[in-house]
Parts: sequence; C-alpha cells; structure tokens
Amino acid sequence: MSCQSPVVVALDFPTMTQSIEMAKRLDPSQCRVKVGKELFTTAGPAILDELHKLGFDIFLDLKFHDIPNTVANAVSVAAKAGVWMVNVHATGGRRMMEASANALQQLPDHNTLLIAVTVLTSMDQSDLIEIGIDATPEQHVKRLAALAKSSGMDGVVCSAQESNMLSSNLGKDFVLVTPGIRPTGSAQGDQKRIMTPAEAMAAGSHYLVMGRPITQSADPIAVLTQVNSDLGVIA
Ligand SMILES: O=c1ccn([C@@H]2O[C@H](COP(=O)(O)O)[C@@H](O)[C@H]2O)c(=O)[nH]1
Repeated sequence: MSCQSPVVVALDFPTMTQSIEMAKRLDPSQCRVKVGKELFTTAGPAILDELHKLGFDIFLDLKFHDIPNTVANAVSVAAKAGVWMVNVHATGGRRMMEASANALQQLPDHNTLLIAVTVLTSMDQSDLIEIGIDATPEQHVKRLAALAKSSGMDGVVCSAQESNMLSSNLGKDFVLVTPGIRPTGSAQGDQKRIMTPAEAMAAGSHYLVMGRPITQSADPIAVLTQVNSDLGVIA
C-alpha cells in the first residue's frame, strides 16, 4: 500500500501484543512504522512478519554498529526480511558503511533504504563534549553525513534542525530521517534537538519519526490525523 505521509510511527512497546494493538489502529496509507530495540528485543523477527501482514512499510531501527563483516551481514538479513529501511551508525566508519552498502548490492531486486545515524537527537553539545567531540552537533552531523553519503548510504538520521543545512550541502535526494519531532505543546522527554512536524518538513526532512507524541497520547489516531492534515497529506 502506498503511503503519502512522511510520518513514521515508532512502535516503542514492551510487548508484541501492545505494538500490534497500536498497529491495528493505524492505517498503512497514513503512516509507516518503526521497530526499534525495545520491540525487536521482546518480539524478534516475527514482529516484522506481523506488521508486513498488516500492510506497513517498516523502518528497522536497530542502529547496527560493529565490525564491517558483522554489520554487512546483519543489514543483508534485514533486507531479506523485506524491511523498507534499515540503519547503521555512521561512527562505525567508512569501511563498515561501504561493506553494508555492498552487501545490499549483492541481493537481487533489493529496495531497502540504508541510512546512517549521525548524532542522536537526544544529544546536545554538552553530551558531545563528554564523549570527546569538540564540535557543535551541527558540525559533527555535517561531517558524518558527508562521510555517510560518500560511503554509499541513501541518507541519514539527524535532527530536523540540521535538515536545511544537509539538504543544501548534500542534495535534496539524500534522504533525511528526523526523530525528535514534537508537535507544539507535546512533552520533549529526553529529546534535545527537536522541531515541530511543519518546521521539519519546511527544513527539508523527508521522514518524520514520531513515537510518544502519538503512541502515548490519549487519542493516537487524532494526533496522527492532525499532523497529516497540517502537512497537507490527504486521507
Ligand atoms: O537520533 C535518534 C535516532 C533514533 N531515535 C528513535 O526515534 C524514536 C523517537 O521517539 P519519541 O518518542 O518520538 O522521542 C525512538 O524510537 C528513538 O529510539 C531518536 O529518537 N533519535
């Protein structure tokens, strides 16, 4: 089913049952879904089959970060499972990203997007300083995104605060996946580099990852419908 919306709903739940209950309330023409570490750890690959049966495009957000051979093989397994998007950490370096991109090229007819995480949206400058990075988040994202592009990635995970800069530097086709999306008035939680859905799209984001503002709301469908409506996505 083709999805017109840029919204990717993060199904961050502790059980398969809860995530499937939420997915059944969602419509695959109105959003994609993201399976992250919590859900995948509890449910395993079976969750991918269940969400595919419901018609969803799946972003498998496991942020692989290991030696090139290990990550390339994991990316290959994810693509064979039919996920729409999978990601690795850009800080794994060029050889790890190139090995992953090459592994996908070996697969006949694969169309999985391969994305690299730059700087987590939960981090700000003080967090970077503590891990020995003497750069602003924007400077570090810029460097990692350029490395990701030249290593064969289809795009990056970044904050929407960096989307405008990356779109100008790396081109509008380089896919920008942006978590840390907060509609006006919603709780920031542990996110540091945030933007509203409309601001993020105006800045050049391609996909907006939204978890708690939708899944922890009293009326998740109303929130998603409002975001899509504000973005001009026709139901
Ligand atoms: O830099 C990153 C990379 C991934 N995430 C993931 O996105 C969602 C965001 O959930 P919210 O509840 O909307 O904060 C979550 O699954 C993270 O693991 C991210 O936030 N930042």
